[in-house]
Amino acid sequence: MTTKILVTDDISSAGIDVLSTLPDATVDVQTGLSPSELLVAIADADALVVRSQTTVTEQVIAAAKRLKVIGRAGVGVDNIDLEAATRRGILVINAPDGNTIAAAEHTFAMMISLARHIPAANRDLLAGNWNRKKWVGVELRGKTLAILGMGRIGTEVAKRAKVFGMTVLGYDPFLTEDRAQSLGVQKSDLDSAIRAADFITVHTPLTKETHHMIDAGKIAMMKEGVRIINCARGGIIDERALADALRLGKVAGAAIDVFESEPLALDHPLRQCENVILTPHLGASTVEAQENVAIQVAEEIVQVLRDDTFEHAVNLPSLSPRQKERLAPYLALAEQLGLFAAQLAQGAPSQMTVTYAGDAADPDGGYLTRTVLKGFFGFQYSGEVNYVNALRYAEDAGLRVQEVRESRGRVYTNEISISFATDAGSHRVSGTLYSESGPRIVELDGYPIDMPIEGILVYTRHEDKPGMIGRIGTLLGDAQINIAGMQVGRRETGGEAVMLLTVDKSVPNNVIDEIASHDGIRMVRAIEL
Ligand SMILES: NC(=O)c1ccc[n+]([C@@H]2O[C@H](COP(=O)([O-])OP(=O)(O)OC[C@H]3O[C@@H](n4cnc5c(N)ncnc54)[C@H](O)[C@@H]3O)[C@@H](O)[C@H]2O)c1
Ligand SMILES: O=C(O)CC[C@@H](O)C(=O)O
Repeated sequence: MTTKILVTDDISSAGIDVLSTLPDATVDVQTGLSPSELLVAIADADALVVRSQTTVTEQVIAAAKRLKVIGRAGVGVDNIDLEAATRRGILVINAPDGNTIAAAEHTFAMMISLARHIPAANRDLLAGNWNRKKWVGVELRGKTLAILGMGRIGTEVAKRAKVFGMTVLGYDPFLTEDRAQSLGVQKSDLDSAIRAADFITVHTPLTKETHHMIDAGKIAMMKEGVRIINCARGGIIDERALADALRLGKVAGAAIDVFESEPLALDHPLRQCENVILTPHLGASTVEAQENVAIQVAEEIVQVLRDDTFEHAVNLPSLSPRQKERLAPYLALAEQLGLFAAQLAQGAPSQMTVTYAGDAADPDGGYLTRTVLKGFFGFQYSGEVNYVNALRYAEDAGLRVQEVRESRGRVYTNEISISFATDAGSHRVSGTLYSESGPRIVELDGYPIDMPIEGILVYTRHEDKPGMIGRIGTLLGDAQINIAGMQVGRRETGGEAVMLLTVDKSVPNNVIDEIASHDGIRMVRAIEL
């Protein structure tokens, strides 16, 4: 089947060229779609590429029957229902740094334009006036700039402000003292920063915490005549409170590129204010930035559709190339153990502990645990569970998952163990990765075992007494099921023993029931990997 890549916003042709390199793919560019047209166009798309105009709602995601990836040619993904995409296992990727310089330069253009009344003076002159006295501005040198959000763009704004001779205060929970010092920025809390600033610029994402981070209360704390810039996201500043403060002169000027609702309504109060500069979400609108983000996102989409590695997933932990390389061999072990655990469970556990020991214990952003859960829930929901939505399946099932990392394995140089309890009992299954023979199961419910973790298995726990192994073998033989391998274990003579058999074909339920009803059998499971 041909792969369909749907592009619903204007992206640079350089990105379309990259998408077109994917064999057997059609690139379907349809911009300006109405919501109902989008629902039709998305139905058979494998990938969707958007900028900020297309709103990817839960409804759009539900209408997409084949969608694997949504690519955002830019940074902010607030026009995409991330939760709905994650639940459906749809990867969301962005292009986080392609437009950083464009947005930082736009912010600076806004700040200088505010300081020197450039748009207003321009309008006035074009209207036939020559008002040199009316448009006296202020210098940036010696002024204090508060930067709220010291990520990629905030940092670039800070560097430029330093060159202009400004004192820069940075507010960001993730800004370390060392990094602030190396940038020549004073690390500050929010209130101190906005109280001291002559200019305030916001560079955070829009989140529950940053929504109306600047509201009437915060504006009241600011200096008289402060100037405010927002080239990040509409909603970080309360637009109505800002418009009131502009009218009252508390805020001397505001330069706003992004709005709570875009396009900006004709009757929006900011349109009525004289001392504002408004641009229609142009922060990323440079030729260079649009080429960068389009190429970046297109390359990633091609990688995803080729099942190759990608870098900028928003709803998956990001791993360095070294981490990815190190992790790759453990993925099969983790997924097989998860699948094994699901068939061992027979009932829903409410708690699972996954222990990584020795070489398997390096930090991986939770990737291997997602893999375990992909195996665990994949047993029940087959093709629907992937790395993106595996945690959501656990949440929905009320399964609390805990990770434990131990520097040394108990026996092996690398070990992954899954422990859980259900109403039917507690279980623990451990595996290791041998460089020569791949993933193996090495412990089952506390008994040492050594078998490849693959194929069709029959697991029994039974009384350790003569004839048990023979009887189980006979029952399987009567059902024409050939035994290919066997491991047995026990702790003490006459106590409980375990047996793990590999068999050549699936064991029907009636045979399992027959084994289970046999005197001395405490538990039996058929496990297919
Ligand atoms: N106007 C445009 O066209 C345009 C272009 C590019 C980016 N953007 C927007 O600019 C913003 C910043 O982009 P970026 O690339 O610098 O992102 P980034 O992820 O590199 O930086 C965001 C920073 O905000 C900080 N932050 C998060 N919550 C915070 C809070 N409550 N208080 C203080 N700081 C907080 C984070 O720690 C991070 O350092 C985003 O909203 C992005 O969507 C707009
Ligand atoms: O697509 C655009 O031009 C806007 C991009 C910008 O808002 C972003 O978050 O990257």
